[in-house]
Amino acid sequence: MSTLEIKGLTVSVETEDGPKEILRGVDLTVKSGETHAIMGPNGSGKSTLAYSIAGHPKYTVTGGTVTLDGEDVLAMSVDERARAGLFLAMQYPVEVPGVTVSNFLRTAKTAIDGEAPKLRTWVKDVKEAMGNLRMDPVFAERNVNEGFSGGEKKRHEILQMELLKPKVAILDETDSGLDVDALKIVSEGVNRAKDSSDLGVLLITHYTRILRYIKPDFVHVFVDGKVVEQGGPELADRLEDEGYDRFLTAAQPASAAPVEA
Ligand SMILES: Nc1ncnc2c1ncn2[C@@H]1O[C@H](COP(=O)(O)OP(=O)(O)OP(=O)(O)O)[C@@H](O)[C@H]1O
Repeated sequence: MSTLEIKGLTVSVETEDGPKEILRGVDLTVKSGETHAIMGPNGSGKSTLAYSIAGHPKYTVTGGTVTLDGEDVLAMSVDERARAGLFLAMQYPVEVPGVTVSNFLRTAKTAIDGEAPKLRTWVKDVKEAMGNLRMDPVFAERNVNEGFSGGEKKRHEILQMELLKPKVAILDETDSGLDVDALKIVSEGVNRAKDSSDLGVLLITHYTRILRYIKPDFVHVFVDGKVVEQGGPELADRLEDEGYDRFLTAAQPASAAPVEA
């Protein structure tokens, strides 16, 4: 049983005009086996939350705590966070020219487990995971994400997740850019990981369609750098119908109100 606990997290980024506060006190707890969906308008800070937990150097944590099973995540380096059991599927996966998928996966697995996986089982596991995600085996010998389509990149993120077996996975808009079939395949991958290893999932999305396949236990509305409302799956349907207007007017200071011409 694992618990990712975020308390009062505040984060800023350096801009030309000095530091800008993006996260304004995030409280969120994700336990093994739970799926938490985070939905919110563009620019509200959802990716900032994901990157801050993963340890991206662009973001400065100015307050609050993040712990995984009581261990201080913020004191860990990025690779220590991965070894501790955190995984981030990126919104925009990066290309790594010169490194094959096969090499990348085996190196990551070795770094995380502290020893190289047994070759025969590893080859079988990779083949099976790629088959489940309907990835052509030739992808294993291609360079990481180089020339991959948007949907292929997202499948590769889930392939990593299935093989590295994290405790908590943060999926940042993994559903964007997926066609209907790929959405189902990727969702099945997430559900397999949930069933086999009791994975905790933090799922950032703009669309309720993925939530038909990956059932959330909790839905959080994220506006202006913090969670402003939480509920069950019915909250996602309500957001789809009503949008974020009622949260935006409540969150914006009067000075930010649009000026009429
Ligand atoms: N270097 C920077 N300078 C100025 N603003 C920045 C910088 N980096 C990030 N931001 C701002 O931080 C805010 C939060 O961005 P973030 O990507 O976390 O939002 P998001 O909720 O994930 O958005 P989306 O749904 O569009 O993916 C945005 O308004 C963005 O412009």
